[in-house]
Amino acid sequence: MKPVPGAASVIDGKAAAALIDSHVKAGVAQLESRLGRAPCLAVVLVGEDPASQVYVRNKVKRTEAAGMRSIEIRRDARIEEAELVGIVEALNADDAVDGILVQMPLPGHIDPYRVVETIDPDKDVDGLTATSAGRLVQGAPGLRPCTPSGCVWLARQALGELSGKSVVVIGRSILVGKPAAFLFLEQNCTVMLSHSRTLDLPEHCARADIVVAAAGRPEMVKGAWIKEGACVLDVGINRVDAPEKGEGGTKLVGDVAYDEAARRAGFITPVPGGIGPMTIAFLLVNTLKAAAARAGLAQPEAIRGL
Ligand SMILES: NC(=O)C1=CN([C@@H]2O[C@H](COP(=O)(O)OP(=O)(O)OC[C@H]3O[C@@H](n4cnc5c(N)ncnc54)[C@H](OP(=O)(O)O)[C@@H]3O)[C@@H](O)[C@H]2O)C=CC1
Ligand SMILES: Nc1nc(=O)c2c([nH]1)NC[C@@H]1CN(c3ccc(C(=O)N[C@@H](CCC(=O)O)C(=O)O)cc3)C=[N+]21
Repeated sequence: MKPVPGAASVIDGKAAAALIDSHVKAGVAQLESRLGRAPCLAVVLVGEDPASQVYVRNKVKRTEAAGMRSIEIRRDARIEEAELVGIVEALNADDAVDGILVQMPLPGHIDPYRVVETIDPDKDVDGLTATSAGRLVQGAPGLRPCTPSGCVWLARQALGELSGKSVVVIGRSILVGKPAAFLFLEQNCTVMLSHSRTLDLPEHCARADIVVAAAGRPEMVKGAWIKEGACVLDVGINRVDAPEKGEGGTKLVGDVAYDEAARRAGFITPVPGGIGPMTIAFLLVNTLKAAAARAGLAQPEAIRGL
């Protein structure tokens, strides 16, 4: 059974992502002749995590549909750190590669910082390197992390001008929570960045115009925490048991108890079909931006403002 939303408008992340994909496709067409080749995204996937496989498959499909080249490098989870670093170095050195994404998490024996810091910041379409993070904090131009970019974009669609809005971000990871806080700050929001040691999270949420849930805890954010009319952005992707789907059945849920929250929120993103598709859309945007910047060309008209 589909969740039944109450008062909230359900934000259609899939439709928003399709619109952005179409801008990217137009931008690729504008750039390609001057570039002399298609922009290219390389994805490195280590191990067999099933959720990662789905994500990588979707990425490859949409990269190609936008007219870009996609390189997919898969390695066994037992790969040594030095070999993985070598793969990233080879992608750095390949002038025809514009974007490099190393899928997280990496197996425990590999230091993710060492691998990420190997990525050429000009090709860092995930915005994960210290250079990209530093540029974000300084407000300098650079590649911004995709998932938080998707959050800001959908919040602007829902609420319009964000200046002065109060935002609670739940989770402080380098990939999602921290950059989300800085991107909303850049929109002149007042931001509270919370984490597992935060006290009184429900009270903080109750004052928030925007809640970004990125804790990786299934249905942790309860409906009663949400201020009437707030915009709830659910980043969480959690696969949980669904006995109603029969023996061994599973389903995806977010970090928000959707049905409850939808009764109080003004706007809410579903899982799936919310933030997830937007992450890939901004990955394509970043790849196109990186391709133009690396070639010393202006950003294609079609993606200005994205
Ligand atoms: N939709 C999308 O495109 C994407 C979805 N995801 C999903 O988003 C979720 C978060 O991902 P990611 O940021 O990588 O996760 P991490 O596991 O790296 O970080 C989780 C963060 O949540 C905090 N946290 C954990 N439990 C609580 C709690 N009870 N109350 C408050 N904060 C808590 C942790 O706090 P502390 O630091 O104190 O440990 C940590 O900062 C996952 O479900 C992931 O699958 C991730 C990336 C993209
Ligand atoms: N370096 C790195 N960068 C990332 O951005 C990154 C990562 N590592 N590791 C894993 C997480 C997770 N993530 C998702 C992105 C899109 C969907 C997505 O498209 N979800 C769809 C489909 C979900 C489904 O049906 O399986 C949806 O929510 O509708 C999901 C998850 C990016 N991550």
